[in-house]
Amino acid sequence: PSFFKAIQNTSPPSPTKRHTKISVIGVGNVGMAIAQTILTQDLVDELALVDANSNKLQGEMLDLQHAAAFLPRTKIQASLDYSVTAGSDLCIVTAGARQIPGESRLNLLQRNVTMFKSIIPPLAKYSPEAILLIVSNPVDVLSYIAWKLSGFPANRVIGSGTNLDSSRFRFLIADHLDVSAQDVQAYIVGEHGDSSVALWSSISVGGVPILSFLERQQIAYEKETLEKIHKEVVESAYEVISLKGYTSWAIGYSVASLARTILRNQRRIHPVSVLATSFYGINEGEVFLSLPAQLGRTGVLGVTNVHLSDEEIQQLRNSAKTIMEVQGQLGI
Ligand SMILES: NC(=O)c1ccc[n+]([C@@H]2O[C@H](COP(=O)([O-])OP(=O)(O)OC[C@H]3O[C@@H](n4cnc5c(N)ncnc54)[C@H](O)[C@@H]3O)[C@@H](O)[C@H]2O)c1
Ligand SMILES: O=C1N[C@](c2ccsc2)(c2cccc(Nc3ccc(F)cc3)n2)CC(O)=C1Sc1ccccc1Cl
Repeated sequence: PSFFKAIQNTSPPSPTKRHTKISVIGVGNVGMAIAQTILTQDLVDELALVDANSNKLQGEMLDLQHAAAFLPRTKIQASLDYSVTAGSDLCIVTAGARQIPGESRLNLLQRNVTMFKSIIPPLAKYSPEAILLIVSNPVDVLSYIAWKLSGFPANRVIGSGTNLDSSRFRFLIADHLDVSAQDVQAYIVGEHGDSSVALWSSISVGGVPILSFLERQQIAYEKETLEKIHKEVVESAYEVISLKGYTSWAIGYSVASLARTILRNQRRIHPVSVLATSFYGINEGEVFLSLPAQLGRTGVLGVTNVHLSDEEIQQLRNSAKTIMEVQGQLGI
C-alpha cells in the first residue's frame, strides 16, 4: 500500500513550478559555499556536483545530504562523470588549479585553460540549453574560453566578474556611511580583481547620488576617500587570503544571488563579465569584461547604457587590450 492515501476527488497536481537543476563543477571552498547557499535559499529542485577528486566529491555530497532534515527537499547527486549534469538550467564552474606561490598568472591561466578543455565540452553536450556561469580565475579570460569551447551564444555565457568586487565595494561604502549595504547602489566594472574600474557617478545611497548625499549629510569627503574605498576592495581580498587562505562566503552569496536572478527570471542588473565587444568603444576584438548587465532566465538580456566618464572608458579599453594580449598568447 502506498504510504499516503489520497483524499477523494483528488486530481493530479499540475506542475506549476518548472523543475530546475543547477550543476556545480569544482567542490572546493568556493563551489561548496555556492552549493550550500543555493540549498539554503531553496533555488533548485536538483543539485549536481562534479569534481576531479572522487573522495572529496563523495564526502561533500554526503555531508550536504545529511542536512536534508533542515532544508527544502532537493535531489543532490555527485559524480566524476559529467552525465550527472544532464539537463541543467545553470552550470556554475569553480574548478581551478591552485595558484602555485610565485607562479605567473599566465602559467596559472594555461593550466586552467587545459582544465576547461575537459570541463566545458561535456557540460555543453549534456546541457545544450544551459547557462554557463564561470567563477574560476582569471574569470574574464576563462569566461571567453568557456564561450569558445561551449559554442553557446554569448548571452548564455556569464562570468561572475566584478560581482564580488562590487559587493565588497557596497559593504565598504555602507560601513563608511553607516547605512545598509542593501541601500547602496555601486558598480565596479571592467576586469575582475586588481585592475577593476569603480563607476563613481553610479554610486547612490537610497536613490541619492553619493556626492550630494555626502554634502547633504555634511560628511566631509574628498575624491580620495572614494578612491581609498576602491583600493580597500582589492586590499580586502588579499587580507582575507592572508588570514584564512581562501575566500568563500562572499563569493558564495554573490554567485547564489546571480543564480536566483537567472532562475527566477528577475531581470535584475548585476555587474558581471559579458562579451563586451562593441560596448563603450571596445573594438579590440572578442573580450569578456564586467558591465552592468540585466539577467534573466535566458542569461544576459541586455547591457545598461550607464554613463561612463572619458577616464572610465579609457580604463575599460586598457583592460580590454591587456586581456586581448593574454588571450592572444593562448592559441585558442
Ligand atoms: N571570480 C571571483 O570573484 C573569485 C573569488 C574567489 C575565488 N575565485 C576562484 O575560484 C576558483 C576556486 O577557488 P577555491 O578556493 O574553491 O579552490 P579549491 O582549490 O578549494 O577548489 C578547486 C576545486 O577544483 C577541483 N578541480 C581541479 N581540477 C578539476 C577538473 N579538471 N575538473 C573538476 N574539478 C577540478 C579541485 O579538485 C578542487 O576541489 C579559483 O580559480 C579562485 O581563484 C574566484
Ligand atoms: O577574494 C578573492 N580571492 C582570490 C583567491 C581565492 C583563492 S586563492 C585567491 C584572490 C585574492 C587575492 C588575489 C587574487 N588574485 C588572483 C588573480 C588572478 C588569478 F587567476 C587568481 C588569483 N585572488 C580570488 C579572487 O578573485 C578574489 S576577488 C579579488 C581578488 C583580487 C582583487 C580584488 C578582488 Cl574582489
